[in-house]
Amino acid sequence: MPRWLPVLLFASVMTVLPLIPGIPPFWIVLLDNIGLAALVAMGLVLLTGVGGLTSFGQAAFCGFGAYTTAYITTVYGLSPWLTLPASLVVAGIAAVLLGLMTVRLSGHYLPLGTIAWGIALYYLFSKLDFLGRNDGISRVPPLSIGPIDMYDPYSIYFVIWAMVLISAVLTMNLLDSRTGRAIRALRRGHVAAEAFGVQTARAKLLVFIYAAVLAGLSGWLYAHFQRNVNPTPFGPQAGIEYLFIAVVGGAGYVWGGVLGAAIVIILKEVLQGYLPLLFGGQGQLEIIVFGILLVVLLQLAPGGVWPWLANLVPLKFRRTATGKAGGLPARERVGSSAAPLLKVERARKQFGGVVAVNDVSFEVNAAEIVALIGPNGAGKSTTFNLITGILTTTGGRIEVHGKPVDNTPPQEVVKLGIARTFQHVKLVPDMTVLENVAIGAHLRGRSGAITSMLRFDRGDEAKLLAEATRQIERVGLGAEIDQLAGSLSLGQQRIVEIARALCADPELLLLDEPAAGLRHLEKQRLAALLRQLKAGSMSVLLVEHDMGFVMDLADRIVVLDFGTRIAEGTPDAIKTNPDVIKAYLGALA
Ligand SMILES: Nc1ncnc2c1ncn2[C@@H]1O[C@H](COP(=O)(O)OP(=O)(O)OP(=O)(O)O)[C@@H](O)[C@H]1O
Repeated sequence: MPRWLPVLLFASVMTVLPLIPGIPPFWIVLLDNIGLAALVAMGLVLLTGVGGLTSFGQAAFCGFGAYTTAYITTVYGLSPWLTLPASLVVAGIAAVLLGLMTVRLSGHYLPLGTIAWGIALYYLFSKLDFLGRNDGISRVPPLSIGPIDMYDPYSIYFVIWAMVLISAVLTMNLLDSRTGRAIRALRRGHVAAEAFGVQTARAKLLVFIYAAVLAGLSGWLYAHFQRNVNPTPFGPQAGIEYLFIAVVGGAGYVWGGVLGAAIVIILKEVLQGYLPLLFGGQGQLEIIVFGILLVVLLQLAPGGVWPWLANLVPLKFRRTATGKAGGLPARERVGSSAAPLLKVERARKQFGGVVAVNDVSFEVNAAEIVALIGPNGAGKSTTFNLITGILTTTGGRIEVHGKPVDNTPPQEVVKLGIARTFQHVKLVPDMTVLENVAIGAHLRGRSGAITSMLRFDRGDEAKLLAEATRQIERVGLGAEIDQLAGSLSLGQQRIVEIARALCADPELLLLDEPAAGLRHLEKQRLAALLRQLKAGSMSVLLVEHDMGFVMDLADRIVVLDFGTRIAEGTPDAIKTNPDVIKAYLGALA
């Protein structure tokens, strides 16, 4: 089934719905409110469900959108259509200012930060004289098209739902793109994404602004639907409710936002309508029952109702590669070819009193496989993290092609042709193998958010996916290309990481325990692949505990113990080195 068919079906249903003869006007009002909430929830899907940035403060951005249009249309008499960009820009600017302060926060501090500014803005709206303080701004003009003034809930219904549909399509397009993959990596795999050039701070700010602009759009519609604006609907309680809507619907799914809005708003209406009749209107019982029902719903469908429903439908819309697109341009080569490819010179890393890497020196030359071995805790992974910019050095120097890279951010190191895998696999489990691997080619694509939303990125995207497909087939995982990465065995996930690293078009591949979890035949295939890469003049720096694998493959071996280099040489020399036997090989025997 084509991807656009469900959208078309949904659009047709929503168009026909208000035209059904005898439909009560109250239902239309309800649908209008659902549409308005769905816009905010859709932003939260991107921000919280996909990007992992929990916000309780989205209602405040609705307030920016609503107050902007209410003020300009009532004071200056401008058409609401002219104030739409102003509402979106004001919400967007507010998001930039608040986002710069907030998205840097991590853990519990981020949601707490959003609650703090949610409350602060609510009080600001209610204290400003020019915004009418607690009374707000009334007599906001309705939207109009030609001679039609949209005073009634029927006419504005079409505008609200057209906006919901357009926003849903733009959001889905964004998620299904180079920028979308970067956003989707924020929640589960941002360390790896940064190692392939993704500017995660920028991606966080982008989703923050996007969610705020959608909330601003909802606020703009609200102002012309209700025709008066006051602080109450933009307070912290509304902010909590929007987050609730996204979670109930399925915070990781665009349509989850729409479904969540429908469930929560209809449930509230039904309970408010019927429970007082049952219990004589005492003690606001509907709020308590509403809370209990939602908790039960989340128990039944913890990931939200949308994915639960989607699982009942056998149709899947996973992204497959075309394989026909042209190749990506090769990565631009940097640095001098006279210097060694990698030179680690007295590199040092201390964690408090622990010297994890103790003045370690070694080199890796072009088309060479070097292994870094040593007992657990010897400092091998820390050395990888120093080379790739994930950790900063305490001392010493690291050069790539003669260019110093110590204390360079990972996004810059990968540009020099260094790509890596991780000891603890860092894939995004709910993305397919293809999508995960395509993150490796992030720097070789160009399309940004707007281009992707408007679907002008298809040429660029086809090339990225074709490259990812090529690398997946190269490592022998072609049959798994459309599987979710999290569903693969750990050994296969390690191989997916190698394909992702190859997508960066590296000169030096850093592999952290690539053979762990692989069966004998798979190890042989991996060794053959690494030899083939070497034949293609790629270099490999390898951390591995399987000594048979290392001794067969490596040209040179560097041995670390307690952070110190204790030996370096060919596999034959290392095998018989008494210090190495004492510190490591003897322990393995
Ligand atoms: N972030 C950190 N904070 C404090 N100590 C750390 C940190 N990372 C590593 N270490 C310590 O540094 C030392 C080297 O760790 P590292 O992970 O580099 O060893 P390794 O050789 O990769 O070990 P393994 O083979 O078990 O992965 C260990 O003593 C470890 O506990």
